[in-house]
Amino acid sequence: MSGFGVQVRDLTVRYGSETALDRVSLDINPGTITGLLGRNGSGKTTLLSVLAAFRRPTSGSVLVDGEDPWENPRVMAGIGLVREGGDWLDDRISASIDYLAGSRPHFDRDLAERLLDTFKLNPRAKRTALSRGQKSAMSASLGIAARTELTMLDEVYLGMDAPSRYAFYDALLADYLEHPRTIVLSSHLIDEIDRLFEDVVILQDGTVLLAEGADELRSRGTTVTGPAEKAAAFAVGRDVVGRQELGPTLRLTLFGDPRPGDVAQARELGVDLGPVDLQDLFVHLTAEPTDRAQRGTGSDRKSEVPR
Ligand SMILES: Nc1ncnc2c1ncn2[C@@H]1O[C@H](COP(=O)(O)OP(=O)(O)OP(=O)(O)O)[C@@H](O)[C@H]1O
Repeated sequence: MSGFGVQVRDLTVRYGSETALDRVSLDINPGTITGLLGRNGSGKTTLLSVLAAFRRPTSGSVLVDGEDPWENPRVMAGIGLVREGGDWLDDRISASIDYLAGSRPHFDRDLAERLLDTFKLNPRAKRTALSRGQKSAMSASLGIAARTELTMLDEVYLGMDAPSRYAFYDALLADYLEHPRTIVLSSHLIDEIDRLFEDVVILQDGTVLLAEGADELRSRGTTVTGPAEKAAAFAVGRDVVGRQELGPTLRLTLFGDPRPGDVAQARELGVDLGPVDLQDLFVHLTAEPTDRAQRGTGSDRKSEVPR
């Protein structure tokens, strides 16, 4: 099993007069973990719903493993979309396990039970009796154990506490490494899971703002850390998109390609250069001009003397 690839071409989805996706074209590489990012209402859930054949495009096309997924039993058996709360039966968890065992050829019942145990969930519990975080943990467990060739997890962690979320990320990564497949994770908590992303797609207002490798995206920025005035000196004339103070130490996130003399300048000033957080880049790239003005950062306000 290596995972389904996805080709989306000129995809438009309208809800009445509302255009949720506007001529979106992108590829999702088979056997990779893609982070699907975007602000509220940018079209993430709509895109995933079309890929999962829950919804038909208004126009344009979607191919999953080379075929239209709509009413396509072979392709649909290899697709799993888990949404917040899940679309599971309001019965015992074990009923959803039985359903997956019958509908998803690679479903691993032992793994499902082990993951449920990690989250202290009893398969005999009724889904309706679970808390919001427990419902999410159940969905995450079953979504991983289904081992679908295209596994899509749409903000599935919502309501889970931090230890549960980290247990979920670890379990997902461990199972992905053992059983490579195509995974799409839509998320707002980017700094928690960006280590998992190999590719990143950012949607904005129903269009593709960016689709590229996570490392390529990270290389579009730098962090500079050091004594406040030295870090500030390095940042003069650059696009400062994030700022953190730790006592006398200042860490600035800078957007823009590295410059030839950067390493020498950093050495001279006694500051450290490091990789950039995707979270900072995401916030910067998707910010409205008014957001930037409020934060006092970004390309609308090139840093002469960062605060
Ligand atoms: N059933 C619907 N009827 C009408 N408009 C809808 C419907 N579902 C989504 N929309 C609209 O389509 C756009 C995209 O919504 P979508 O849920 O795909 O975004 P999202 O990126 O998943 O958002 P969020 O991060 O808030 O979950 C939004 O403007 C939303 O208001």
